[in-house]
Amino acid sequence: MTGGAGGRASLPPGPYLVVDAAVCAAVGRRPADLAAAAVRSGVRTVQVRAKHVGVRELVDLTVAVTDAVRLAGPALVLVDDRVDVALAARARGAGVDGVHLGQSDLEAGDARALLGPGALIGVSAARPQDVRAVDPAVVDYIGTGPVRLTRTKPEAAVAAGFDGLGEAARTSVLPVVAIGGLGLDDVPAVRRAGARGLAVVSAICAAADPARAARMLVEAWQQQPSGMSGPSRAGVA
Ligand SMILES: Cc1ncc(COP(=O)(O)OP(=O)(O)O)c(N)n1
Ligand SMILES: Cc1nc(C(=O)O)sc1CCOP(=O)(O)O
Ligand SMILES: [Mg+2]
Repeated sequence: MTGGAGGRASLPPGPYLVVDAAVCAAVGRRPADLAAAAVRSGVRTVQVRAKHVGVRELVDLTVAVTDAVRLAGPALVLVDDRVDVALAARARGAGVDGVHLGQSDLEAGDARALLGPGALIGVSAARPQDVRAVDPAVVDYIGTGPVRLTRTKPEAAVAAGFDGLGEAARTSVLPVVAIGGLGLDDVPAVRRAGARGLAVVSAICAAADPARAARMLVEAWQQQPSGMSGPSRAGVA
């Protein structure tokens, strides 16, 4: 899935699944099955996140999720943190689309050089100075969180809230994805804040019925008009 300027991938609007290996394991689900179910329900971006596995296992997991997503429907697959894992999965034939980089991961420019011009690259930024520091010539979107404190990432200890999310969206010339403690009821506020996407782990991975949870998020997003005007709203569906 491409379509951004100059052949760059562009971030699909709407719900964004971060398929977290630890959360999936806790509820006895395979990340690849879960990702495929979410894509069949209309989710168009999937990120593979596994903080407590070795690099070889992470490559295997990334290949499995990517292959399952490719069969399920049109969606982008990103890897959390690891450009080397994205490249290794690609070398095995998996169509990994890009990476999501944290503030202490590889610099976005280096990731772009390694992954190429067509890759989708997201970076985490919540504070206005971090948002402004992101280079829009290199990066495709910003992930802002935690909007709420969340047990999925307890080390993220300062909540941005919806005010912080809105400020990030107004500051950024890039699309912003909201993350952290979010679920179905938050779709209106996330859209009002001007975000292009709503990223969730628990709301899909730990739901009683993940396919239904994903479908409800997608439908709620489509029913809700987007909010505000500002630099990052260009192209928001
Ligand atoms: C869409 C999205 N936004 C933010 C994050 C957080 O990424 P990072 O800062 O790398 O933290 P970890 O997820 O690695 O703990 C994300 N993963 N996705
Ligand atoms: C992976 C991640 N990053 C965050 C950030 O704030 O950067 S919060 C988070 C976890 C999101 O999980 P849940 O939807 O279960 O709250
Ligand atoms: Mg990360």
